[in-house]
Amino acid sequence: MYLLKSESSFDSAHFLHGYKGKCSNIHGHRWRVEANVYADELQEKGELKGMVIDFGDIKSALKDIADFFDHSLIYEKGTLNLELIKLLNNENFRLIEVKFRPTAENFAKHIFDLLEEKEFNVVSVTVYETPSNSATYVK
Ligand SMILES: Nc1nc2c(c(=O)[nH]1)N=C([C@H](O)[C@H](O)COP(=O)(O)OP(=O)(O)OP(=O)(O)O)CN2
Ligand SMILES: [Zn+2]
Repeated sequence: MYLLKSESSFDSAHFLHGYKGKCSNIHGHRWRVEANVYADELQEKGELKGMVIDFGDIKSALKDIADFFDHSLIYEKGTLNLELIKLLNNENFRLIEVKFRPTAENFAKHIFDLLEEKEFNVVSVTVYETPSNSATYVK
């Protein structure tokens, strides 16, 4: 089996609602995302001969995902006061509501699913919250 790895990163804020500790406060991370895609065989002809897929394709798909989250405040649905959301939106702050608690684990699964939707043969996605802490989702 062949594995390709591509990575991208984004800067955004989040908080963990219900967490007993400092992570319940709004704080930021440089989130680093690594995706692995696989193939049993390499492509045999044409422009992509000898490749799993073009690095450029996975790189640009991952960058689109990272750019979507970049410089935003990511919050779990139901954990921010609706009036506050309205006020922050009025100030043109970029808020992104997600249906999951924004942990590294859930981001890894979410990004895995997004890449699968785009028909990449994803084998795993790893999300680093800090240089030393990461979570990996493998199907
Ligand atoms: N299993 C998980 N545990 C934690 C997650 C997570 O996503 N998955 N997330 C957090 C917080 O978001 C927090 O920001 C993590 O920070 P921390 O562990 O404190 O890491 P730091 O490097 O910032 O720690 P310092 O002690 O400030 O250096 C918590 N747990
Ligand atoms: Zn955090």
